[in-house]
Amino acid sequence: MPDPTDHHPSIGALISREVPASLAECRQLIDEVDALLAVLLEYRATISARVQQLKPVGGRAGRDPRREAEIVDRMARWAPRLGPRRLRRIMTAVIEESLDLAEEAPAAR
Ligand SMILES: C=C(O[C@@H]1C=C(C(=O)O)C=C[C@H]1O)C(=O)O
Repeated sequence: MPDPTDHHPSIGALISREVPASLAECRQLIDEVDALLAVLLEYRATISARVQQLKPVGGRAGRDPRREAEIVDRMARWAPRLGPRRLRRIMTAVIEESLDLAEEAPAAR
């Protein structure tokens, strides 16, 4: 799989910066990263809501553990320090909250 930052050079530039030495700078960088995470999580939830409408059985009833495991394994290649165990916990929360949202607010058709 190609390096995801190949297609998103500004993200590559962001993460190749040295981790700052000061508390204020670290927090500023965390705020910048968190804003990106928020935008991406929101977008991911929107796509997931669409998928629930496209699958024969959507929502929690159509949960697909094999697909979720593949997602975690693939992500672990790009987040080796977090590793599969932590990523599984993170992504389970992301996926469950997205499915929850999709039930509350289905994707616009
Ligand atoms: C989005 C899907 O539905 C569910 C949600 C997933 C996700 O948010 O990545 C993955 C698998 C399914 O449990 C899917 O089947 O692709």
